[in-house]
Amino acid sequence: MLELLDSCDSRRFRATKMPINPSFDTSSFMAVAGVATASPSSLIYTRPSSRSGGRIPGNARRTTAVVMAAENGGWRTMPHVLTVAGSDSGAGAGIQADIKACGALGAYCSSVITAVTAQNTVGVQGVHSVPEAFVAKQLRSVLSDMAVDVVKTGMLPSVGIIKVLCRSLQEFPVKALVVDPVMVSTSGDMLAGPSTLSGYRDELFVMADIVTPNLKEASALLGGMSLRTVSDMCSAAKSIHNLGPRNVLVKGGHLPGSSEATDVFFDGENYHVLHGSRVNTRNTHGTGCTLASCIAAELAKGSPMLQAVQRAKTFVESALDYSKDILIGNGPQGPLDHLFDLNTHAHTAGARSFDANDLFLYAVTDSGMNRKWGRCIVDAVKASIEGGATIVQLREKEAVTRDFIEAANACLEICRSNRVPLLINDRVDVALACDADGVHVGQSDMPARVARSILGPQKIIGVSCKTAAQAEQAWADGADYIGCGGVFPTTTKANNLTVGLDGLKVVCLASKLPVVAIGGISAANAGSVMEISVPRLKGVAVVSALFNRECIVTEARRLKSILMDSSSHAKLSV
Ligand SMILES: Nc1ncnc2c1ncn2[C@@H]1O[C@H](COP(=O)(O)OP(=O)(O)O)[C@@H](O)[C@H]1O
Ligand SMILES: Cc1ncc(COP(=O)(O)O)c(N)n1
Ligand SMILES: [Mg+2]
Repeated sequence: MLELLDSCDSRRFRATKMPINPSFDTSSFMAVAGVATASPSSLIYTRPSSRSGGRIPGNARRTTAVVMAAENGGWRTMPHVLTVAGSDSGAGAGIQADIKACGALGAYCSSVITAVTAQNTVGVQGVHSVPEAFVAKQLRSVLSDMAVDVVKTGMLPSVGIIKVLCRSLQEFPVKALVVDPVMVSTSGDMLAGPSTLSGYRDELFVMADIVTPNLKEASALLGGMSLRTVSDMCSAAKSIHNLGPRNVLVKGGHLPGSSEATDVFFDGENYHVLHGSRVNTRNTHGTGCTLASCIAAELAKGSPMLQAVQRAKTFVESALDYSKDILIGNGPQGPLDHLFDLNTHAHTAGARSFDANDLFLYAVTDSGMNRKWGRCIVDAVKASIEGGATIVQLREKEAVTRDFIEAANACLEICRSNRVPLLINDRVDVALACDADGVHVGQSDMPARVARSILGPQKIIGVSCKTAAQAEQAWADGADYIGCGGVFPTTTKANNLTVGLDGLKVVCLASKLPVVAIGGISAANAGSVMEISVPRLKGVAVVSALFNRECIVTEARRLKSILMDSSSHAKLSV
């Protein structure tokens, strides 16, 4: 018999007596022990072979793998969270949220499913519990094979399933247990029967390192106690702590009349009131699951409890902020994008990322105007950037392909060194040839969907739109922004229907993409455009007002200062 000390500092789990498995030899084991000294977590998870039901136990396979690793120069282990929770078909909460949240924080997440819910942004349409015996089977599959650091629980629909979990945790101890006592969905639908209250109170809480009820759950656990203030939350945290968990976090996402998102953390001695900014969004479905999973991931990575909670809270706030205007589903409660960081990086991994604020002063070149003033395109672009243009589009309707590519290459050099994106009008082939930052296409050019498939996810694609339907199509096609106009009559584009400020407003309100206004815009009317003050409108695109003037730098500066004045005025008056 070899006695291996559990490194989990727990009141429940002590030493694990481990009879050496006769199916592999002692020398292998000693090799493992050598490796395990360098990586203590390998020791914790070694389990008695007598519980493997005569089959090759997972630990033997893992051990063999570790031996091989030792020979090959070492394997990398990953912090591992096992979530024991329900599936949310809409993927905003439940198992799906847990896996995404852990992944976002760099932890591996295995999953034991306790129930399947039919759920969307409107509410929960149905719940189908997984039979207890099958929950037990899933738990055994994962825990007997994998080195799980932390178990996190979500929806446990029945007291029977709670008991099954308790038994598994006694058989397969882990470093920490995070219990999110999910009872009601944010939409108000029941996710667990009332009998689970006793299961939590009498069985699971004593095993928990942290319990994370929201206000309704804390109240239900305490027999209906009313929770309306931070001081009520502190009392509730203390009462729940008396039920046995080592730490309690009472979440205040639903605190009435609060302009903050305040949670209360209690470790049995001290209260920590965790203040957070409340993000104004409908996309709060799954915040509780996400928070608990992030706590679990941080614990698995080795953070102390309070730090894990604080990091988790920061993650939820950032995810909410990033996801605040995402539109998924038609119901009142949308999901958040857990992978916001990944998505941001995926975007920035290429030539450049699209920032909607770049649309602020959008310069569109015109070869005719440059000829008239005796300027080459490179000098014109240079001057527009010097004056403050935030994005440049080369619109060379007459240029032959070779000259266009040559000009684009030269302009790209200037744009790159000034960190101003350069787009090519119409010509996806030219954009590809010079690796420009993207293209702008009209309604009769290559469809944005096709341009996207050719250019890939990292290039910027803009589409000219006059109607809400065209804006919707541009979004569906994967465009990054739309250009809406002609706002005013213009001579730059023949037969161009004028939509006016009213038409612009309609399109902006309907558009899911940022909008730049275009058509007849100059220093005289740019202010009136920005002052329509709709959130999607990010700037104005100008041609003649810059390039059909004697001094491009002066005109760009003038326009920029008008835009800044009018957009700050518009913001103040919203
Ligand atoms: N609108 C919001 N802005 C910022 N944080 C929020 C918001 N809503 C909830 N939170 C935070 O998300 C976490 C989950 O809280 P809560 O919504 O109360 O739980 P649940 O999702 O279980 O009902 C908490 O840390 C809470 O403070
Ligand atoms: C399957 C499942 N599990 C949990 C929740 C709670 O979600 P929230 O994180 O909003 O409390 C949910 N709505 N569905
Ligand atoms: Mg919850």
